[in-house]
Order: sequence, then structure tokens, then C-alpha cells
Amino acid sequence: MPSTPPPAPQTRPTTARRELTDSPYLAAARGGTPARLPVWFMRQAGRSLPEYRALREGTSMLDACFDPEMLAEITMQPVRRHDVDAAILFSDIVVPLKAAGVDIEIVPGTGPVVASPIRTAADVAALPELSPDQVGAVADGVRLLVERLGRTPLIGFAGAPFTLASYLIEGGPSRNHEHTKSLMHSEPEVWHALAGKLAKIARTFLIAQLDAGVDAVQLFDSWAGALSPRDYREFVLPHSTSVLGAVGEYGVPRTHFGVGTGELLTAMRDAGADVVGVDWRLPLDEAVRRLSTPDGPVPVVQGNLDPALLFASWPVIEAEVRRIADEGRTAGGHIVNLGHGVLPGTDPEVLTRVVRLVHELRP
Ligand SMILES: Cc1c2[nH]c(c1CCC(=O)O)Cc1[nH]c(c(CCC(=O)O)c1C)Cc1[nH]c(c(CCC(=O)O)c1C)Cc1[nH]c(c(C)c1CCC(=O)O)C2
Repeated sequence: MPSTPPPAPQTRPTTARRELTDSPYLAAARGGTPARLPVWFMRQAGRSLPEYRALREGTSMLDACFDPEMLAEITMQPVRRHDVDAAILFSDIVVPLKAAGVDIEIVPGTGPVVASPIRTAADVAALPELSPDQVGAVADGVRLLVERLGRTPLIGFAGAPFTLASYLIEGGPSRNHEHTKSLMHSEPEVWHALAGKLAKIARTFLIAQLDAGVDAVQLFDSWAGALSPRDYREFVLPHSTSVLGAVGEYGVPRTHFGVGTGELLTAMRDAGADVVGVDWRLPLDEAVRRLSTPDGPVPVVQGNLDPALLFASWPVIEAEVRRIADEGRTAGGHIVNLGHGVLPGTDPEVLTRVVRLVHELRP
């Protein structure tokens, strides 16, 4: 049975985008009927794969992200190994900041670390803009991938303004986001100036990927779940809306994801998402209920297996996958994924087995 997406929305005439009408991922993302239940994994490319560790040996994370051949090969590795229904570009949310000239590194085992945190109006004014040629290596990698992926769609991505701002303001990963929240409330004009600049960087990064040929995009607002719905709507929603809105004319599915965002799902949808990512804290059928509107289409969701449960015995994992697929049938489309990224110690054989199981289930 071929996938039957609804008529493709108007796409930008300047891009030579692949059609991929048979893609289960794209069909589900557009609320159509996929030929099989689609599955891919956030962080599917990376440390769970021995072939990844071998290729990355001696190259820093960010150097790998600016090497078109290497980023293309790492992106392909999980597609070859697991038969997932989508590839995600091997990159990082801080790549456009690094490209623009921000002094930022990815410290193994820690995450992004910034040399001088941004906390004042002057710091915000000094934050550089991103020009598309500064991410030319990423665009080159996307062009290689579009040639090499065959019928598998490629998901491009960017970090959303709030999550990027948190790294820049805190100086690194943060549990409580205290400097970020305090800046937001104490100096809202400084906050909005920063979030506005980060939204522009995210737009430029996504448009560079879309012009090079990515088939879908995902906006990662990983840490948005730390915010109340009221603060999210006031301080974050306008900026994420400007990112998702700016790529709307490409006509590709837009997914919006965060961790612990059960109370923010409708706001994240309102930012302009076609697909809403859900973590394991909320059952998918409850997420669908929260996202449903009286006259809108039935919501499309992505998720939501707990990545920690990939360490459990197979019968536990199988039962979880079946339950999630059942709960996902209440949606207008369901893309099976984890509720957050693959954990480094995950057995890659388990991921392959999950893909095989998902593909046996009724969409
Ligand atoms: C918050 C965030 C970051 N980066 C990203 C997010 C949003 C998604 C999420 O919430 O997990 C996005 C990201 N980062 C990476 C990808 C690649 C594509 C994929 O999903 O496979 C994607 C989509 C590669 C990576 N990004 C990173 C790695 C590990 C670095 C390595 O392999 O040496 C990979 C494969 C580093 C990174 N970069 C970041 C963190 C927290 C870390 C982990 C630090 C660590 O544990 O070492 C920031």
C-alpha cells in the first residue's frame, strides 16, 4: 500500500525539493495515511553507534559538524543500520552560534559551554548575526545527503530561541535556568532583544538547510518545559512563532519539540507546528485530547517512548511500544520516536529491534 499524503501544500518555487510521496514519515506528518507506522529516534546518530565513535575519533564534535563529508556519513549511519523512516541531520543546536563567531564549545559529557555568558544589553548588542555563507558547510552536507539518501526524507533542525538563550545566559547547561528567568522578568526588553536575535539566527540556519533540500524541519525547544504556560506565551511564543512562520512558505512539515511540555503543548502548536513532540510524561492519547480543537484537523504527534526504558528487558520494551502505538492511533498522524534523545549507553541492537516491531504494527 503506497502512502497517500493529502495534496502537497504550495512549495517555494526556487527549491528543487524531492517529491518523496511514498514516505511514511512525510505522510504521517501531513495527516495522511502512511504505508507503515513511521519511526525514527532523536539522537539516532551518535554515541550509541560504534561506527560513529570510530569515525569521530580525533575530531571534535563541532569540527565534525562543519565537515560536509563527515556530517553526511554520520547522518547516514543510523539509516543504514536501523531502517528508520527519516534521517536527522548530524549537527547541533549551537552550530549556528559557533558559525556566527560566538565563543562556544561542546564539552564531552557536559554539553555546550560559553566563554562569556550574555547577561546585559551590551552583551546582547554584541551578539553577532549569522550570514548564510557561514553555514555553507552544513548546506554542502545537506546536498550530499539529498543525493545519497534515496527515498528516505532528511529532517533539518534548529534550536529554539529559549533553549539557545538559556545556554548563552547561563553559560552552559542549567537545571534551574535561574539567570535566564531572572533576566526575562527583570529586564524584559533585554530578553526580547536577545530572543529576537536568536530567532533570526535560527531562521537563517533553517532556511540554509531548506534551500539545500531538507524535507522537513524540527525546532528543538528542549528546555521550554521549565517555563509556566503564562511565561511561555509572553516571553517565548512570539519568537518561536517567528522561526516556524518564516519557514512556512517551504510547505514542509514542521515539528516542535520540548521536554516536560505537557502544559505547553497547545502553545507550542500555536507557534506554528504541524507536528507536536511529546515526551513520556504524558500519554499520547491525552496529548491528542489536549491538542484537539472543535473545527481543526485531528492533531499529529511524535513520541513518546522513555529512552531509559531501552535498558529494560525486551518484553517490557515491546509492551511499551505496543501501548504507545495504540495510544497514537487516536491522533491524526503518529510518528513513533523517543520522548527525548537516545542515551549514550543504549544497545543499538535494541533500537533496530524497536524499528522492526514498529514496522509490524498497524499505522
Ligand atoms: C539541547 C540540545 C543540544 N543539541 C541538540 C539539542 C536538542 C535536543 C535535545 O534536547 O537533546 C540537538 C542535537 N544534537 C545532536 C543532534 C544530532 C542528530 C541526532 O538527533 O541524531 C541533534 C538533533 C548531536 C550531538 N550533540 C552532542 C552530541 C554528543 C557529542 C559527542 O558525540 O561527542 C551529539 C551526538 C553534544 C550535545 N549538544 C547539546 C547537548 C546537551 C549535548 C550532550 C553533551 C554530552 O552528553 O556530551 C545541546
